[in-house]
Amino acid sequence: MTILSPSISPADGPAPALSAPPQLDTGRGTALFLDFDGTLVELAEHPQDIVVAPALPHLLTALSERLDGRLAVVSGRSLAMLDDFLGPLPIGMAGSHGGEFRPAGSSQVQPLAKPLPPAVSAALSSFAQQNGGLVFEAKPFSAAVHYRNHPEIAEQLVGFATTLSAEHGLAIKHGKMVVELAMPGSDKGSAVRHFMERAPFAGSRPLFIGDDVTDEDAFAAVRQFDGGGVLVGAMRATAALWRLENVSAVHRWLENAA
Ligand SMILES: O=P(O)(O)OC[C@H]1O[C@H](O[C@H]2O[C@H](CO)[C@@H](O)[C@H](O)[C@H]2O)[C@H](O)[C@@H](O)[C@@H]1O
Repeated sequence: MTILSPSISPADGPAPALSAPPQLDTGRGTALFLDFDGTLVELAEHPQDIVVAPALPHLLTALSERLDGRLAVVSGRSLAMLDDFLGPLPIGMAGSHGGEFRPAGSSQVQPLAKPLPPAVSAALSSFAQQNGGLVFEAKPFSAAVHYRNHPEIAEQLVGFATTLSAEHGLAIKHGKMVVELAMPGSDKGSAVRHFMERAPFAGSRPLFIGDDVTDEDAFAAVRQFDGGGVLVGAMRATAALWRLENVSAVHRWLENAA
């Protein structure tokens, strides 16, 4: 498979419109990185309410085998949550926006970030409680407040989180109806690079499929390895080279390769 479309080179910048990626060639040194929410599963009102397609765990395992282990899920979720939803799969995973790393076949989670100061988590949690029951999500290396059930509080929440991040020198991540704080230095791009520096990923050409703005770090990272990103969803300014319309299209594309 030719990973980079002949008509688009990484130096060209974002394309005005993106076509679907070519079919995955599992036999020619390709690596595949997959975002979770909005890419492998449809978004839901509450983080716990997502529905994992029954065939998805087997599909990911089979594809990882076809790629000789060069497949990983790279998510903003904690690895514990991913394990709850997918089961303990024998595939590589990075969680908490690059804060946690686990190679395929290992049960040991390797931290790639420093933990958030407890005072920051506590402040976000109190803000969530005091503002109409926003959903607070604690993770090992970050903390998130979801405003999907109260979009009218978004501006206030962003202001609060921005002030906290400045006071503590933190990274702020804006996702889909969610604001997250983490220690600086790790993101989905650093997670991809961590995989790519190690067997069995080293030397391969990576694809990253994701829907969120936080996936842009990974789209940029895969370009450094002569690969490309696949944006899921509506067109926007992006470093991705290709686009798939929605979660169903991602599943069809993966199934064609398995
Ligand atoms: O990197 P991802 O795997 O895409 O994870 C990003 C965040 O996903 C989750 O929140 C998002 O999905 C929820 C369920 O559909 C939705 O309710 C929420 O509004 C979305 O922002 C997850 O809860 C976060 O921890 C992840 O960072």
